[in-house]
Amino acid sequence: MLDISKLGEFGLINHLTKGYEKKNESTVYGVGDDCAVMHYPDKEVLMTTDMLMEGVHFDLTYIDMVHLGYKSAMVNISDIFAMNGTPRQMVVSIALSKRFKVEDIDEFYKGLRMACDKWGVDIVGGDTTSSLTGLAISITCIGEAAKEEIVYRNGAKETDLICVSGDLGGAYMGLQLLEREKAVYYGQIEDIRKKMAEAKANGDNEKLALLNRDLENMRNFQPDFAGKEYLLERQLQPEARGDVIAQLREAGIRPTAMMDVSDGLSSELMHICEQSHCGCRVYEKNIPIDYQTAVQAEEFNMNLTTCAMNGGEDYELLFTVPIGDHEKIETMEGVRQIGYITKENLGKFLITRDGQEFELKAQGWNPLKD
Ligand SMILES: Nc1ncnc2c1ncn2[C@@H]1O[C@H](COP(=O)(O)OP(=O)(O)O)[C@@H](O)[C@H]1O
Ligand SMILES: Cc1ncc(C[n+]2csc(CCOP(=O)(O)OP(=O)(O)O)c2C)c(N)n1
Ligand SMILES: [Mg+2]
Repeated sequence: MLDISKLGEFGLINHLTKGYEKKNESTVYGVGDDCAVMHYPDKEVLMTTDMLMEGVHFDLTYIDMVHLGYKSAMVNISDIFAMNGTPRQMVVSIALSKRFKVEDIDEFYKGLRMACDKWGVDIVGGDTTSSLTGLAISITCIGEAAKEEIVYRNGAKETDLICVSGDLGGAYMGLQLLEREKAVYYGQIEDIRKKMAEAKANGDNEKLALLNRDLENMRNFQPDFAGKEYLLERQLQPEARGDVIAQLREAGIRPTAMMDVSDGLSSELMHICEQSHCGCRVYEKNIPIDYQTAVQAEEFNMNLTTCAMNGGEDYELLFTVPIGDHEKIETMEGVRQIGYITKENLGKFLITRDGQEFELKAQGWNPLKD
């Protein structure tokens, strides 16, 4: 394992970026000067940025560096698609604590590159520095769209249909599952340590040796994820839905409002309604949920609809279309109509399977909450 201090800042940057070939014409100049240079002669430029902090957004006990790189890039690329744009460039800033080795950052870049290659994005710069605590990541993604193509959150109109791609709640269930296995792992270690303290106090060296071996064996701890692969994939390897954007374009559908689902459907619906000055009615029975998500919610004794409405990190697209597009949407695979837009004074409601109406609340994930 190679110490980062051996390479130094510029050595590391060079190591990570050498031999890079750009993919986009709009990338004029990438890594190596005071600024990257981009050229967009006749398009609007889209820009989005997100930070990911160790312990707040990710936990390195259950996400590896390749997946972390992939996910960090995908969640930014997702924001460009959410404007109906095409992602083109990315700047990547990282603050590293001492425990990271060059190989760790290589893995992170491997994941980053996989995500960028998938959607034709050039990494054109960034910043590399040290951190006294955990790993901090900040990514900015730049994209383009023709002025008339851009879809904002504020364009939804009364009678528009509300649509969502893929399925919801899976990433959240994946996170619950990872958290549970982490708790099981640390619970077992705690248990062995307690017994070791007892054996020590009793001078029972034979038992102490056996317990020491148990502790060693914990390195081979195998979490129980059989049959739950989809949930882990949703949490650890989210995909930006550029395929849905392409499908909509092909079908000649231009959404009136759109955003991606990062904090949870409920919270995102409220953003669209508030910014569009309208209300909505969303039907519980129409919310797309995968089988594994349903099974896991049952196992954890959690309300399935709550998980789907407030779970977050689905990175699916939530959008509204004119009611005239109903039939076109119906033939689109992987897109569901979940409700419709109403007048603002009618409020924002979820209608349950048994016909009860609940006012929507944004109780999704909030990093600033205690
Ligand atoms: N510190 C900040 N300074 C200025 N604008 C910010 C800041 N943080 C967030 N924003 C802006 O607030 C809006 C909402 O942010 P956010 O909820 O993070 O969006 P998203 O879910 O797409 O990442 C965005 O336009 C974002 O650029
Ligand atoms: C250790 C850990 N804690 C919490 C989460 C859950 N989580 C991380 S990011 C996120 C949603 C989006 O994060 P935010 O910072 O709000 O991004 P933005 O809305 O700005 O895109 C959620 C639900 C997680 N995946 N891992
Ligand atoms: Mg953000």
